[in-house]
Amino acid sequence: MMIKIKSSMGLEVIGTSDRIFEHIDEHEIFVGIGDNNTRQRIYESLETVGAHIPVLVHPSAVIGDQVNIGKGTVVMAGAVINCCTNIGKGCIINTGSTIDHDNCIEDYVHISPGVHLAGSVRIGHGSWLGIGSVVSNGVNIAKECKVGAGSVVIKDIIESGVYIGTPAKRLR
Ligand SMILES: CC(=O)SCCNC(=O)CCNC(=O)[C@H](O)C(C)(C)COP(=O)(O)OP(=O)(O)OC[C@H]1O[C@@H](n2cnc3c(N)ncnc32)[C@H](O)[C@@H]1OP(=O)(O)O
Repeated sequence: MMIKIKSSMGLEVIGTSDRIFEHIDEHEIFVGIGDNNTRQRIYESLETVGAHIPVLVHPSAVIGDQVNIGKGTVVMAGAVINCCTNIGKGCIINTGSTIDHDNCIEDYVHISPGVHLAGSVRIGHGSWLGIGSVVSNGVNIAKECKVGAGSVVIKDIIESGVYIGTPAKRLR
């Protein structure tokens, strides 16, 4: 049985996601889905039909000079992004994370709460950094990686996979 939700957090629910395309001329549309692959799939279908996709930045986030942020990316409360960093589209920069200078965060990455990235870090397309993980300066992480909660990455990760621990090692 399908339960019809009429409102959420004080906002009227106007339909399900499969009816989203009916609304692209009336509203900006933001994809608030945590799973990187699902977020990418829906984002791309919206992009194809010319939907207006905003960037969302919480007022308490601190964004430095010469920072570029792609459409469909959300920067949550207390996040700090330092100068000369590029962030792709459809990313989640989650609560209280810090991304230092000259980083390159590719599309559809999720930086979980409390992650710290040092200077000149590169995070590949679709990767997910678990809560409280740390990446040392100058380190590159390949596309579609998962880095476990609390892990510390001190060397480049060149193959997609799941990495855990301090220092981070490949789980699978
Ligand atoms: C607002 C939000 O909620 S944002 C989302 C925040 N959530 C997160 O950050 C979660 C991050 N996810 C993790 O850390 C997960 O444990 C993953 C993705 C790394 C691995 O998950 P799974 O594949 O399900 O691994 P699983 O739980 O089976 O563990 C496999 C082994 O790795 C170990 N392990 C798993 N995660 C970690 C970790 N973060 N650090 C150290 N060891 C770990 C387990 O203890 C287990 O070891 P064992 O075989 O010796 O018992």
